[in-house]
Formats: sequence, C-alpha cells, structure tokens
Amino acid sequence: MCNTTNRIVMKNVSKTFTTSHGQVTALQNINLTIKNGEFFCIVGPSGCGKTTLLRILADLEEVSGGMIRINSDGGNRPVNSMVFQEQSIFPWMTVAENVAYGLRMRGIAKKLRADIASHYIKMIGLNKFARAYPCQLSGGMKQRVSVARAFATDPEILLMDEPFGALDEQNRILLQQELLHIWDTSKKTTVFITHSIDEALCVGDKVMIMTAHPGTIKSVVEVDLPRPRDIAAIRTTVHYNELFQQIWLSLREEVLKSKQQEFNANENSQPEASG
Ligand SMILES: Nc1ncnc2c1ncn2[C@@H]1O[C@H](COP(=O)(O)OP(=O)(O)OP(=O)(O)O)[C@@H](O)[C@H]1O
Repeated sequence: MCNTTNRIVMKNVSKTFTTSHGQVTALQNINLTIKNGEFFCIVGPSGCGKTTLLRILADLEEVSGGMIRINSDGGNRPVNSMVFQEQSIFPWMTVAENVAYGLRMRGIAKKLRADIASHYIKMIGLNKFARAYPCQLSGGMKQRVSVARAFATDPEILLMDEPFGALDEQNRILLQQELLHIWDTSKKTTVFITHSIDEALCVGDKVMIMTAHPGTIKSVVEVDLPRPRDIAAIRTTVHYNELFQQIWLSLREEVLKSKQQEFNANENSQPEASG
C-alpha cells in the first residue's frame, strides 16, 4: 500500500492570519508525517483549519511558524495537484483538453498527452463525452473531469479539498469508487479533506481528527480495512462500525466545542439592549 519513505513532514507548524479584527490563529502545533503512497484523510469541525493546512501543502499559503518538508522525487512531474469542492475545469475546453491541460503545460508531446488523457477519461467512464464541453455535463461529470485531470498530471502528491462535497449521494458513491479504482493503480500520496467519516473510512489509510478552532491534531486513526475496497461491502463490516464510532466520539466533542464558539461569537456581536 504505502512504503516507509516520508513524503510530507510538518514540525510545529502554525498559521496566523492578520485581519481587520486582529489576529486569527488557524493552525497551532501541527506535527505530522505522511508516508509516500499514503491516502491521508482529514476531518474536523467547520473552521478548524483543514483548508489552510491543504493550502500550506499546496504552497499557496506560508506558515507563520515551524517547518514543512516535502520530499520530492525531483523529476519533471509537478509536486502537487489540487482538486477543489467546486468544479474547477475550464469551460472553453473540451473534456479531453481539460484532462490533458496539465500535460500540455509540461510540454508533453501531443500524441502522448492524448493517450494519457484518453486512459483517464475511460477510467472515469466519460469516453463518449471526450469532445463535449463542460456546459454539456452534469455536476458529477464535471467533478469526474477534475479528478481525471489531477491524476493525468501525475503529481507526486494529490491534494483534495472536499472534492465530492457538492455532489448528491449517488454520484458521490460512484466517484468514491472510481477514485479508489484510479488510486489503486497509482498508489499516489493523497491528502483528502472531507466532512464525512464514512467517506474517510471508505477511501483512507489514516484519518486525522482536528480540534475545534484553533486547529491542532487531536488524534490519527489507522483505517486497517482491506484493499482493494468495495465501498458497499466494507460498510457492512463490524470493524467499519467500530472505526466509525471511534472517530465520531473524538470528533463529536470538537463539533460541540465549535458550535459553542459560534454561539459565543454571535452573542458577543449582538448590539446591547438599550434602556
Ligand atoms: N485568508 C484568511 N484571512 C483571515 N482568516 C482566514 C483566512 N483563511 C482562513 N481564515 C480563518 O482561519 C480559520 C480556518 O479556516 P479554514 O478555511 O482553514 O477552515 P476549514 O476547517 O477548512 O473550514 P470549513 O470546514 O468550513 O471549510 C477560520 O477561522 C477562518 O476564518
């Protein structure tokens, strides 16, 4: 599944934003090692710093303290590729052009990039739509294209920020299964944010639970469910339910804290009653 080489190491990482209302500490004391080939999921209450952590890994945000090391292979391929919740494909390009986009940017020859794109388009079941434009696709189909494009680019690390969060349940299950299928053939180091414990258990090797704001690491649970995974089948196992309970008990406390924080913030922002 994954080998023992460390791909990502974070030591005492913190991130503070300066806003017009003062300083916001989004992340504190993050110590984390993600191994090469690991499928690493992150869950946590809203606003706990999940996206900030991913943006730091994507080099879109600088850390305020601590250090981060990404062990790169040093080849021609990109270090990372990101898939967002909202489809981020180009509306003026066909499905095939979208999937091949990263390869074109890397100067890969036309024939080779067409072959690679076609391979991933088949994997996501959109062969008949290779020449279609995004406006001709459903939301689920567009998100499939985003996933195919990320894999086709062959990054060393795949960063996924709630990639299926906006999809209905049926499409989500189909895409989770397709993601697992593509991932099984590439064993790419993946960092995957989700609000769903079920999704984290279906796809992940590890699930990291974050505390309510400011985000720290509460615990990391190893998902020792066998691979390759059939999503429908693993959900019926006793061990899946044990893991679900373990994660939920840890997460529940943080979700309640986060709700209380929201309530307190609302109370403090209420204008005082006059008279
Ligand atoms: N650019 C920014 N400027 C100021 N504050 C920010 C910025 N980005 C994030 N924050 C704050 O940092 C904290 C963490 O935000 P972040 O988006 O990382 O959380 P999250 O866990 O991804 O939330 P959600 O689950 O709701 O997407 C929040 O308090 C947020 O308001």
